[in-house]
Amino acid sequence: MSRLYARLDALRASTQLSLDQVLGQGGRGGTHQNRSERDSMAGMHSARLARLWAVENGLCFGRLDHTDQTSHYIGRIGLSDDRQRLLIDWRAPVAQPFYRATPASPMGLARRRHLQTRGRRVIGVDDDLFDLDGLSDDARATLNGEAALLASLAETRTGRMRDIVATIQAEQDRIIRADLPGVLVVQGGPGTGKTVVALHRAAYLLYTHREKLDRRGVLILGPNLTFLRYIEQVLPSLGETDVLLMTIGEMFPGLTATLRDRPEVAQVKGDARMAGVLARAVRDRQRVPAETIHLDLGRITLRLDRHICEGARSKAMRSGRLHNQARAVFVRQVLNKLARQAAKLLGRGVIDDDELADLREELRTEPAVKTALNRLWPYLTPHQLLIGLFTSRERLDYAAADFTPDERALMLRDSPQRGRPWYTESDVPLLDEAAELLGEIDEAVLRATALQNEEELAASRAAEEHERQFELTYAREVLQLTGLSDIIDAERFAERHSGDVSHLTTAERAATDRTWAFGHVIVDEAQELSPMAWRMVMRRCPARSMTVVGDIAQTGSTSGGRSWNAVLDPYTGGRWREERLTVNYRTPAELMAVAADVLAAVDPALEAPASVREAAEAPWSVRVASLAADLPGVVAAGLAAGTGGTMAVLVPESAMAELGAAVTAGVPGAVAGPGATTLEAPVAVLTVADAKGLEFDSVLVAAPDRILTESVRGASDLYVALTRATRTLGVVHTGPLPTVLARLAPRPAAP
Ligand SMILES: Nc1ncnc2c1ncn2[C@@H]1O[C@H](COP(=O)(O)OP(=O)(O)OP(=O)(O)O)[C@@H](O)[C@H]1O
Repeated sequence: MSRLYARLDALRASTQLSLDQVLGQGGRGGTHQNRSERDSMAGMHSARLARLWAVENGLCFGRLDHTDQTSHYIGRIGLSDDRQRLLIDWRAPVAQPFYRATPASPMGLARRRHLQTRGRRVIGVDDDLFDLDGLSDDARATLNGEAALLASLAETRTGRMRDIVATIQAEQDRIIRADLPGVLVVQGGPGTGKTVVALHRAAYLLYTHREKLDRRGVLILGPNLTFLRYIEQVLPSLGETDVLLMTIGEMFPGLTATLRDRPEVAQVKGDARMAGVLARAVRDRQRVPAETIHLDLGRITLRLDRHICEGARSKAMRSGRLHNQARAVFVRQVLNKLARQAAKLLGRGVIDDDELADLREELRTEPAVKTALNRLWPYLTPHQLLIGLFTSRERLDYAAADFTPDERALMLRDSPQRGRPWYTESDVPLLDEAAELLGEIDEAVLRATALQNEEELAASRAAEEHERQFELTYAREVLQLTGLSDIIDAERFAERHSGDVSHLTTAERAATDRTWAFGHVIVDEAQELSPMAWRMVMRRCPARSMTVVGDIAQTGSTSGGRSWNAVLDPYTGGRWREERLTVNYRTPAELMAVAADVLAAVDPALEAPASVREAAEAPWSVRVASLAADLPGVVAAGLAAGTGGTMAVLVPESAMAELGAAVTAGVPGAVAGPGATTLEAPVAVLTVADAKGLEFDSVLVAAPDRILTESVRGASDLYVALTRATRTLGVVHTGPLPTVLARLAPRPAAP
């Protein structure tokens, strides 16, 4: 161990030296190209340094002793010195037996050793011996590194997901190391490690296909910002920092939509038919006037009639260009007709092409002509199209004629108000779709025509700020690593480099580019995505190299998937493969038995995953007179009885405000709703939707009857709620306990 850490220290020192040297040249100016090269060298060295620091804990966690007497140490990164390989990266093919070897198929191993470390010291070893004959069947079936695994699972949760690099199980390893191309679905019940496996797969793919993925990047989509915070430390702890983590609400650059529509509204907006609605909404803005428009130009008056507009419109539509580009065709056609009319009225008779062009350009700048053209075929941004559609009953009636009047009414909204967020998460795929239909508008046109409305200005300001933050973070990191932060101020350092994107990482560039095509996309909680969201995600991954992670039984969103076939076939022609995870590493067996009864109510054909652990305390229920009055007491008692760690109180959406307020008022340190402190708080009150993908040591589920009946996917929601706990589960109810929870015992009396 000491040899490995000595090598790590030496590498850190030499990388630091290289970085210092590069930055030492910083003050001497040089050409733009020199600066750019320097920046990218500095970026490379600092990324490497960050990677070397990230692996300090658990640098080496295993050893493989082969039957041919050779040995390999397995760790977070590969290390070698002049003479030999000291440590094998866990992702290298040589490391594979560490995760896959079984007594039945030892893969050339005599022994696999799991090392438990604290700091730089080994504090325990756990061996799997493979060269013993006559092992019992039970022993053959044991989990890989059982002691190490169970020790890791029993640890108190910190509110942040940790990597599992030392205890990856064989069924998980197969998924992590699956080939890059194609769409791989990872289906598995709660707690089977889908998320953590997907993150390790990202690290593995970056290691194995570094060149390709460094260029195109890897995108990981998660269900909400709290979830992203929950998982954000896993990849850096595996030495990978250049991966983009996002929610659907962030996928349109410049916007972070966190508002959530009511389920029935989200369902309508997520419906695949919305693609047709937006296409019609665009066509609706390509107008033919009902009556002739008279253009008063002073000396003459021109007639812009239906006939001229129809001709110009069909030519523009036939051009095959998108709306904003086809506008040029429409405008030219109309101006040609008007120019000929003008020539006639001015008594110029037949005119040649040059004269026609001159007249056209003159007319183009006439205010009356400009106004008419803008009414008939306006430049449109995605924001304008969507706001224009959702705030107008007439436009909705036309564009969404396929929807029922009730469905259209669900989409109708008030105009945006200054300073108030307007967009919801389900608007983001619609904005993206609109952008695809409209095409870009020239920057110069945008500025000249002052097209941007309030919303858009706010959006572009946000995009600029986003970019500035990247610059600042980068600058701060570099300055901190080099110890130069006292000398150069991060703001100035960032300013010097702004405008030059060569030093930005792939993930940073991809984040601000709506049309970026990723090398690989991982979608977590994929069952929640609506058909419109899938369209957007698929556009970001034309190569269809994807890992789709989820559990159909946990679908809470009414527009979410009911089967992977229905979700993926339209984009893959049925060519996707599925891997299943079957072991639950989170929820103890007694808790899972309760959840399994609820799963049977979702669909009797579904099978709950098998748990690897047992609970110290049986799950219980308690009936109270009033949730608002009594829940804080139950929470406080749970905290007093517990052994630390994290606790969540999961409540129905409709009771969130009331119960959140009650618990935060009655329990010190409690927080309500998703926010920056959710993961660190000793108690968090959350809706089931906000707890998706998260886990806590203790969970209290309040008002299960309301969770069940509040949504058409109520049983799935209750199933999710019951499977969030790693240790204890309590259910607090006022009316009779729902029959699906009959297995719960009454809460034991306090000692
Ligand atoms: N091989 C392993 N070694 C140690 N811990 C593991 C292993 N596999 C999974 N875990 C742990 O089990 C817990 C559940 O994992 P994860 O959140 O990835 O499950 P999931 O399938 O995404 O669950 P859900 O569908 O409920 O969100 C996590 O704490 C994870 O670290």
